[in-house]
This record gives sequence, structure tokens and C-alpha cells, in this order.
Amino acid sequence: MTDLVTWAEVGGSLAAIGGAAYARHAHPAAYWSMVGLSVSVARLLASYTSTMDACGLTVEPPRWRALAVKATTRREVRPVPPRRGMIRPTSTGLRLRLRLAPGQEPADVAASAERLRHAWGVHAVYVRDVKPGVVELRLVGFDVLRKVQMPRRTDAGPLRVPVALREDATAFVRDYRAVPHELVLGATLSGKSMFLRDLLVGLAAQPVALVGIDCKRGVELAPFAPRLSALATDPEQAAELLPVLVKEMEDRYDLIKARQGIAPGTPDELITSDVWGLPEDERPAPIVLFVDEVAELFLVATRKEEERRDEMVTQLIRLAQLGRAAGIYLEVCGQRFGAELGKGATMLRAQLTGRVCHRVNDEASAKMALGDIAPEAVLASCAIAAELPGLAVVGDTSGGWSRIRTPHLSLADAAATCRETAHLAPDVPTLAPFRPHVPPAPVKECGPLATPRPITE
Ligand SMILES: Nc1ncnc2c1ncn2[C@@H]1O[C@H](COP(=O)(O)OP(=O)(O)OP(=O)(O)O)[C@@H](O)[C@H]1O
Repeated sequence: MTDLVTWAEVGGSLAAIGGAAYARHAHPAAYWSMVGLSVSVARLLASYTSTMDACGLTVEPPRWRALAVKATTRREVRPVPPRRGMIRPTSTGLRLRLRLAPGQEPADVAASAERLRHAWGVHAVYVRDVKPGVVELRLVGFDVLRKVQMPRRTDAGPLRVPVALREDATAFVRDYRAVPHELVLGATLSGKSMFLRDLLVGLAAQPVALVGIDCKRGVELAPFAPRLSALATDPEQAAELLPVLVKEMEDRYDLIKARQGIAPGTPDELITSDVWGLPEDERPAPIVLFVDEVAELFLVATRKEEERRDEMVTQLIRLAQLGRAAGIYLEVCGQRFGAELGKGATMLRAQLTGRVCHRVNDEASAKMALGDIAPEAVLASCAIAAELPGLAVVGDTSGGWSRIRTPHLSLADAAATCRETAHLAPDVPTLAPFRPHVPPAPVKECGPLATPRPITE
């Protein structure tokens, strides 16, 4: 028996096509044309049951139903596929929910994603666990990472920056409250600085103190100086800045402690273990520390430098261990981050929960970022092509990973945003001595107020 296409489904598909026409209009870059979408909707509707059957995603119907159908129609009852929800168009393809049949789990559907993509003629199919018993299928019509266009609606918020696009066309949100510290790894020209740039510009509009350590003499972070609360451009300056950050963290701990011991009988909701539990008028501004090219902090030539290095690494480890509760977050960036950097390197790396791995030159480098996440993530990052800078594999220590790419943002635009948002830099008095010097903006040449006229008597 062929699959039955009900009038409701036809209506749904027409709505999908209409929606896609609208979506295509909104995203002219997408070549996911109306024709392609209509064909996929038609294929999906016409072959839904048979495709699910071929993918092993059907289950035997309940015995009562089999008996009832047999008794009334004398037909054989076919295995039933997961119940399908409305097909919804998106700017990059289609979205639909499936209610899993008893005995099925999301991994069963995810394992068939490649087969579904071929059956329905789309670029990719992604499966997301929505709630117990329900998964969402995202059918993506084209490679969204070739030309990144961020979704119009993203889940941005305080300390949540939609920094890149995932391959399933959703935004990758860097959420500092959920993942306080992150390691960004990649070979030279792989797009690490672009990632930091997008992130910094995203945070610039928020009341967050931005601090930079850029031992490449400040070439990457100095253009953002107007918005930075502190900047160190060589290891000597970093060695002065890091103890100040640790002291700031300790002061914040004292503040939290003072609130905890406020008075006997303090209501539970006023007892806090981090800065977020403090009343808004007492709460210090969060600080995000960007470290560009971390290896420069580790490299030493003399014994004296070795002592300084050890101190800095210890301070970074302390910030990574205790910073979250004090509202201090780390974004550490480098080409490699292995034990060969020296004492404390692997301990610091272990504290950096978030992992972003751009193109790397060897598997060992990929393992430094993603080895403790998932072996497939390591392979995926080794397969990143040099022609696609900004493409990366992101994972966290919970084991999940996906491919992402940052939108291109020119240095001039990023610097302009930092100038415009300079007034939003919160006042952190301890960091004041490290505030970078900002040369006054060039004044536009304008002609004399009055045109001089020769005096002729
Ligand atoms: N998402 C992106 N889309 C398009 N181009 C990008 C993207 N990310 C980076 N690029 C380009 O790739 C080049 C290298 O990027 P970037 O400077 O960020 O790399 P890097 O890893 O920081 O390199 P290095 O370590 O040498 O500083 C730049 O020309 C940049 O414009």
C-alpha cells in the first residue's frame, strides 16, 4: 500500500512552500530554492512511512489495533513509524518533530540521519532531543557554513554571546554562566583571532569588564583598546596584571563571605556562594580575560623568566579554579596547548571546560583540545580545510560536539564598535592602572568657518 497523503498534509506542505518563499526573500544568499524545498516536502510526505520502515524506525502496532484492523478491513497491519508533527519551513530548510514509538530512543533516529538525508534529497539532517519521547529533525538544504549568516533570532543575553553558526543552522552561543572558561585552539591563519573578535564585540555592548593579554605586542587586541579595562602586551605586563586579577578575585570572595555572615536569621535567599547572589547594587561587574597566544606566556629563556612563568601559570590556574564564583571568566587562545609548554600547562587546560578547535596541523594538536571530549570530534577537526578559515569543532566536557563557523567581521568594524561602546566599560578601580592608552580619534578635516576673501580697497 502506498503512503496516504491527507489534505492536511497537502495544506501543510503548501504552507511550508509559502513560508520558504518568504524565508528565501529574507535570506537571498541561500540557494535553497523554492523548487528544492517543494521537492523535499513532496518526497518527505510521499515516502515518510516507507523511508522510516527502510531505516528500521518503525515498530509493530499494538496487538489490539492489529486485531481490530484485521477484523474490520481484513488488511495486514503495517509497522508504524514515529508520529510526525507539522512540517515547518525555516530560512535554511525544514523542521519537524517526531514522537518516538515505544522502545525507540533519539540515538536510533540520529543513526539514520545520513539515510534520511539521501531519501529526502537535502544537504543534511540533524536530530535534536527536545523532551522525553520527542525529537526534532532539522533538514538543512545547503551548506550553511560556506557563507555564514547568523539567524535573526538568537538566544542572546547577559554573558551569552551568539558567536558562530552551527552546521545545523542554529547559533552557537558562548554562555559564560554555563561554561565559564574556554580554550580556543588552531594553527596560524585558522581563524582564532576572528573568533575572539566576534566574541569581544558581542560582549562590548554588555556591562562586562574586558581584559586582554596579548603577548604578540598587542597586534590582535590593541585595536579594541577603547573598550578594554586592562591590556598587557608582553609577558612583563602580564606578570603585573595577573596578580591584580587574583587580588580582585580574593576581594570578591571576601565580599561574598561578608554577605554570608550578614546576621543570624538571614533568609536563605540572601545567602549566596557567588557574585550573582549579591544584590545588584553591590555586585561587582563580571570580568572576561582574553589571553591571545598563551604559549608566549609559557616560553622562557632564562632562569629568572622561568620563575615569573611559574608564578603566572599558578595565577591563571587559580583564576580558572576559583574565578567563576567571583564573576571572572577566561578565554584562552593558542596554537597548541600540551604538556610540552611546561609545568602547569595540562592542569590549566583541564580547567578550561569549553573547547573550540580550528584547523590544526596535526592530530596531536587536535587531541589537546578535543581528545578528552570525543574521538570523532578530533577526526572532524583534522578534516577542516584551509580554504575555510573560521571553521571549527566545538565541544564541551559533557561529550557533545558540533561544527561551527564565525561570521566574518572586519577589524575596522570591530574597532569602531569598541569605540562606540567605550562608555559601557564598567569601573573596576583595581584595573585602572592597566587601562590601555587610547589615542584621540582623528578629527575630520573641515574647511575654515568663513571663506577668506581678499581685501581690496
Ligand atoms: N569566519 C571567517 N570567515 C571568513 N574569513 C575568515 C574567518 N575567520 C578568519 N578568516 C580570515 O582568515 C584569516 C586568518 O584569520 P585569523 O587572523 O583570525 O587567524 P588566526 O588563527 O588568529 O591566525 P594567527 O594565529 O596567525 O594570528 C584572516 O584573513 C581572516 O579574515
